[in-house]
Amino acid sequence: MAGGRAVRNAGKVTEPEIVDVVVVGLGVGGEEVAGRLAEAGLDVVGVERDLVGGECPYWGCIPSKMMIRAANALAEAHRVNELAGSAEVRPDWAPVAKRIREEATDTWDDQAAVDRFIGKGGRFVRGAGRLDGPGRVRVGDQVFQARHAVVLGTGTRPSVPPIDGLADTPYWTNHQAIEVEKLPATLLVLGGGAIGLELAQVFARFGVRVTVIEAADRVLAVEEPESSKVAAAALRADGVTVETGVKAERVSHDGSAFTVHAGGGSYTGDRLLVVTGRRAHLEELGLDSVGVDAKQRYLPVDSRMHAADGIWAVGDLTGEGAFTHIAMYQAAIVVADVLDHVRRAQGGPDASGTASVVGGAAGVVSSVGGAMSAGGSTVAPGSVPVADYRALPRVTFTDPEVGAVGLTEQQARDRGINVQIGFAELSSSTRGWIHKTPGDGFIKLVADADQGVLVGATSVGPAGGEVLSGLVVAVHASVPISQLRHMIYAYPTFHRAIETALRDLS
Ligand SMILES: Cc1cc2nc3c(=O)[nH]c(=O)nc-3n(C[C@H](O)[C@H](O)[C@H](O)COP(=O)(O)OP(=O)(O)OC[C@H]3O[C@@H](n4cnc5c(N)ncnc54)[C@H](O)[C@@H]3O)c2cc1C
Ligand SMILES: NC(=O)c1ccc[n+]([C@@H]2O[C@H](COP(=O)([O-])OP(=O)(O)OC[C@H]3O[C@@H](n4cnc5c(N)ncnc54)[C@H](O)[C@@H]3O)[C@@H](O)[C@H]2O)c1
Repeated sequence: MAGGRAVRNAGKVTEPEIVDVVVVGLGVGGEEVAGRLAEAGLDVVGVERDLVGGECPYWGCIPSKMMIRAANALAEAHRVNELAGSAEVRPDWAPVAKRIREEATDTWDDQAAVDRFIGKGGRFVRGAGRLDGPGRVRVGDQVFQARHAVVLGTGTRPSVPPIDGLADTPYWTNHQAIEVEKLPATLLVLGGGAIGLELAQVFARFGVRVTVIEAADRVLAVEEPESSKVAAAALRADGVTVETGVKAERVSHDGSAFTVHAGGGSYTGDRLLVVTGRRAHLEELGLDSVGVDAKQRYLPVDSRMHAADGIWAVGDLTGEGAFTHIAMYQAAIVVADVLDHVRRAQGGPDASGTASVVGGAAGVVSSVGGAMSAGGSTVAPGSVPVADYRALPRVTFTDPEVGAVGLTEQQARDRGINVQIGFAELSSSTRGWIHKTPGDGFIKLVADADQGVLVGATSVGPAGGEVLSGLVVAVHASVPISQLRHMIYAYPTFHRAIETALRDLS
């Protein structure tokens, strides 16, 4: 439907097209929001500059976890020699690259995702979207005026440090590292965070000589110091050189090799992977046109993901945690809140009202006795959730896995919490001993002694991310420690070490 106020651009007058919702950026968060709102019957335009699905399926979680699965298979096969006879293992990157190309990314083609969105009733526009005033989004020559909501889900891109010479070299980001078909003999990894450690271990297990150069005094610096120690030791056991507290001063490339100069010394490698964090690009989004400061690092949102009047944001862009599960969690809130907003605009009750009248002029949202149907989930009035990040889980999929939830010990102390710590080594648990755990796994609990609940926990081990789930429930639901102590923990599991750590709380 065409209509609305005409917009002048470079002398050309463009008639904006009126739609219900415009979603800019169809990564994990935006794709979910756009698809579910379209399924709910709204007239949704989804705008994506690159590939629908974003970083996670094409250059992030999924292909990197395929690499990790393959690398862990190699490591496990090597353990046959210690536990079960002998095995000769010959790593080959070809099946890994093929699987990523064919099974994960369809050779970096998003047609299936585009078709899926269109199949849900959405309208897809390829291009870079930019706000152009309240409710208005410009994509090239096209202008859309959103009747109800603009949702921004534009994610982050690699943050490349301003190191002398670096910008002039053909360094890799996660994109080239994920797309690699033929492994280099040597690799320098700048940044010992989640991406750096996961990929360093993978490549080392496939025979690449890897050096990780981390500026902070420990790798995985956002997690517990004990986690950093285990992760660094695990990588070293795989042959990775791990350098911490090293600040790169200059980078050069002589046509075949990279040299990173730091502190009077230097490191050389065939390739250089720069994974020093990621950054949102608010300056590209036209936020000034709606009165939002574009100079901020991330786009601040309230607990219902509102960024400004008529504008919601979702995912990495919000700075609440760069994880797919955060983007999905926030997407569910955005969907519920936008539908609530539409319901109110159509004269129905708001989320805090009673479910008596639903529907309205356009009748675009299907209603079921006062509830609105959105992509299989029903959003009843009174049920719009608000974001709660107290129990934010994260897992770094090194081997052993580093899982954590809530606050670290230091974060809890910084908040003035009366902290108690409980610790249990996995190797002294029955399962750890049986398993001959690679590296030292552990459980670390951070308790609020005054409240008698856990406010944080870390689970490191062969299944550290899976063991974490019980601890996430404990933090999320504030389960009293007295109750946690009187649960039954199956024998001999890895998670039984939680019981030992609970006994250790002091
Ligand atoms: C190597 C790697 C491994 C990871 N592993 C994990 C993991 O194991 N678990 C986990 O939870 N998370 C992981 N992550 C993080 C996860 O990928 C992100 O948190 C997630 O992709 C965020 O989703 P998003 O929708 O916010 O942003 P993105 O996925 O970044 O999507 C944003 C989209 O917006 C588009 N866009 C940007 N600007 C515009 C514009 N102006 N107009 C139109 N489109 C635009 C982009 O092209 C992109 O497609 C990993 C990330 C990396 C890099
Ligand atoms: N398993 C997962 O869930 C997973 C996996 C990968 C990525 N991610 C997400 O992606 C985000 C980005 O990952 P990342 O590894 O790029 O960032 P990160 O913030 O996790 O780690 C970046 C590291 O680079 C270091 N660094 C910064 N500048 C440096 C410099 N000049 N020289 C050397 N080191 C420097 C930092 O100290 C830090 O340790 C993560 O924070 C995480 O949210 C998640």
